[in-house]
Amino acid sequence: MPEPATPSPPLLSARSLRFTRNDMPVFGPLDFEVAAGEALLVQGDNGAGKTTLLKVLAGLLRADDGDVHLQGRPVDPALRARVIGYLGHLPGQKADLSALENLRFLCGLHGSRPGMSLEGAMATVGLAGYEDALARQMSAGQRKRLSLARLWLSPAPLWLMDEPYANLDLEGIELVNRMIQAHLREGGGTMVTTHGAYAAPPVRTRMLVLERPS
Ligand SMILES: Nc1ncnc2c1ncn2[C@@H]1O[C@H](COP(=O)(O)OP(=O)(O)OP(=O)(O)O)[C@@H](O)[C@H]1O
Repeated sequence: MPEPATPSPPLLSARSLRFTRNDMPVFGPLDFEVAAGEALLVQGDNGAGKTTLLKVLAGLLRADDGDVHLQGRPVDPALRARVIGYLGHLPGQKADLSALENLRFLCGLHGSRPGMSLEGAMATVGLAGYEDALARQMSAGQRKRLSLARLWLSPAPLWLMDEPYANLDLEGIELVNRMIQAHLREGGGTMVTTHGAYAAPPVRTRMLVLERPS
């Protein structure tokens, strides 16, 4: 008889994850997983800790307690860099570089998906023609689209998306949803923070609701 297939581990699993700031609890302890092909919606009121949670997972802040595994292995910086693509609140672009130079710089640092061109990614996010625009001269929504182009180019399977819909027009919101759908179809996963004011991506979702500690 053939051996039953071993299920692959989730892209991310967190156990008893807790973060405090100045002895004040911000979130946790939290237990959650993100499987391939799945979106985890992180919901909560202003100040509930959504951004902080994504920063902890992206390695920008250190948790007080808990374990994080990526693809079944305990997280370390190299694994994190390979598995996680982070779309933060701030655009994370160099203001005096052009849109294309920013993409080239970031792909040089973090790598990119084979066979995908920077210009093609710009067109995908609706920025064709803005290749030479300086980041500081772009609108907030255009800079968000540039960050989305970077994520689209990333080879990382797990996208951490902090307020991906913020600053985007309706077409931009649909763009985010299409990107998430395509990413999940290819076996990726994502965590998406949202206040719930925007439409959730039309994909298989689970919810993680954060509440402000009392
Ligand atoms: N750099 C900081 N220094 C001190 N406190 C901070 C800092 N950043 C966030 N906080 C506090 O941590 C808590 C969680 O903030 P966080 O930004 O994670 O919330 P959020 O759920 O993402 O909120 P929002 O929906 O408003 O974006 C808040 O009480 C906030 O005031």
